Amino acid sequence: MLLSEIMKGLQFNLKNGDLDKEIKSIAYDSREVTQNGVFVAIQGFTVDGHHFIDKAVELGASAVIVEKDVSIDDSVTVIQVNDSRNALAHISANYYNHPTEDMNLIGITGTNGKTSTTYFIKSIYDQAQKSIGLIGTIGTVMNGQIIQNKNTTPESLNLQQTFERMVKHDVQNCMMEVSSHALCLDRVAYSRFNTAVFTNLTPDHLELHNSMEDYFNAKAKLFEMAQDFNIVNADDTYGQKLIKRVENLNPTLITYGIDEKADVYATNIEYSSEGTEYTLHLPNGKIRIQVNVPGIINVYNSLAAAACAYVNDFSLTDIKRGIEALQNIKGRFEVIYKDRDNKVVVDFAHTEDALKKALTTLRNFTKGRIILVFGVYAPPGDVGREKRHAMGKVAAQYADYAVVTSDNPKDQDPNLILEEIVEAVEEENGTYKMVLDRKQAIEYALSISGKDDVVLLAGKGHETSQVIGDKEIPFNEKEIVKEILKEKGILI
Ligand SMILES: CC(=O)N[C@H]1[C@@H](OP(=O)(O)OP(=O)(O)OC[C@H]2O[C@@H](n3ccc(=O)[nH]c3=O)[C@H](O)[C@@H]2O)O[C@H](CO)[C@@H](O)[C@@H]1O[C@H](C)C(=O)N[C@@H](C)C(=O)N[C@H](CCC(=O)O)C(=O)O
Ligand SMILES: Nc1ncnc2c1ncn2[C@@H]1O[C@H](COP(=O)(O)OP(=O)(O)OP(=O)(O)O)[C@@H](O)[C@H]1O
Ligand SMILES: N[C@H](CCC[C@H](N)C(=O)O)C(=O)O
Ligand SMILES: [Mg+2]
Repeated sequence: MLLSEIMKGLQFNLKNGDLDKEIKSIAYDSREVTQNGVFVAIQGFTVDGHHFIDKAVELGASAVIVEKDVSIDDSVTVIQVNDSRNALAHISANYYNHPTEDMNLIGITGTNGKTSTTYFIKSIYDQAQKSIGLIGTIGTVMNGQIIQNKNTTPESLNLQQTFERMVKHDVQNCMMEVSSHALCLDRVAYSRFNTAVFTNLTPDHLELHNSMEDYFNAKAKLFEMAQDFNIVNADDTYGQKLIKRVENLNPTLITYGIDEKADVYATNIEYSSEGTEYTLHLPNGKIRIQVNVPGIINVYNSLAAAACAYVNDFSLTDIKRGIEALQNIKGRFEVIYKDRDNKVVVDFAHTEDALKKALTTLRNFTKGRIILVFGVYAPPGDVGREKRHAMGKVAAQYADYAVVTSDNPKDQDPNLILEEIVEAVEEENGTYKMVLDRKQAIEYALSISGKDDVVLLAGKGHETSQVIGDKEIPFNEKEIVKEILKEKGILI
């Protein structure tokens, strides 16, 4: 595509060269530049992309998009913009011919429940034999194939490329998780959403957002982007704020909930360890349904999915069939071992609210003790400390015993993380043991688990590696539990 076409609609300052050249690729990472490509230099959180312009030119970049003044070879076109991340999203949408205009795009945001809800929606589409692509934490799923993503919401360039592939493969519907990072960093800019869904908002990512208010404003952006429907959880405090903000916008507002008045709601809820039965009410009727993943949180997730399916013209019976067909969600309340007396559950709870919800859900179905194995990744400083304290407190209050260990310590001091969690566990008089190594922590938890106890491994869910420092080490909790139980002679 001609550089002039790629730049169409974007405000810029041409600093050097011209736009009359054929461009073969776009890259925001100098290491991925190819011959006759455009390199977009981004000032990141860690390094400044402008430092890699020479490298990009060496690899064949014939144009660069920058925010700062740079001096390079005269043959390279230099385009200056105000915001490189926004420019990247803009030119990516142009380069891939605005694929979201040719599809039905559903975006879901909120602190917890995004991945779970997308799997309910996917199941409804699958059962009705309608194609749907999915982009989120577990990966991108299209035509039965799954590809892992670095982020829950990929960078704009990768995202637009994925949308284009979906359109080419006749996948007309796409359901994606939209993180607050994505909304702040313009990963979804220039994507056209038909429907936006809001799950809930509780403290998380406050290292990026200065306050809950900022965090809320970031999430709310999605609801100003959607064209047709805004679907909001009416039982959530921030959901109520969102309702007030969007009720007079053009898209139709559909609310869901259990306690507050809502368009889509549940009554006569009956919980069991295997799942939940409830009567689903939609504006056009009601039906009794069974949800096979436990807890009130999955009543909410399935209600969000039902509301979404309703606005996309699915019938009550199609919605029921889809929700009931979903047997489990990878790494979300996944029972990875069970015998008459014992259970080991893996769950992706990695925020204060999710951990509380996971523990209270299990409590209802546990005769014995809940032994929790968990850690926390949180950034340095006060924000991180607060998250570690909050999760430590929840562990002490809602579990019977906590084995405090590492999640993905990443660039943080793993010992300090544990110490800060334990400060809070002690303040709440919780019983605990610190075991730095997560495999040993799991071994310990299994060794103390007795009749009727449940061991909950929280935080890593579907993940298959652990990030310690700059090393990514294979770490599959399902396999590790199997290995330990085999060594103990419990499994053969
Ligand atoms: C904090 C954050 O969001 N970071 C994202 C950001 O990275 P960054 O700004 O640190 O990038 P950087 O390393 O400073 O590099 C700056 C620029 O120089 C380029 N570069 C770098 C090195 C080089 O040799 N050459 C080069 O050109 C980089 O490609 C980049 O364009 O831009 C990168 C490229 O898009 C992202 O992959 C990266 O996500 C990192 C991996 C991350 O951990 N993000 C998390 C916090 C995140 O986004 N999470 C949300 C989920 C939240 C939730 O679900 O609750 C998500 O959507 O995944
Ligand atoms: N509706 C909900 N409300 C509160 N907690 C939930 C809800 N649904 C799931 N959870 C808890 O949060 C954890 C993460 O769920 P899920 O992966 O669906 O959320 P997510 O929003 O996609 O998270 P992430 O931000 O990491 O992508 C679950 O393992 C469960 O413990
Ligand atoms: N999407 C989440 C993943 C966290 C997973 C947890 N295991 C951790 O490393 O903290 C996030 O970016 O916050
Ligand atoms: Mg997710």
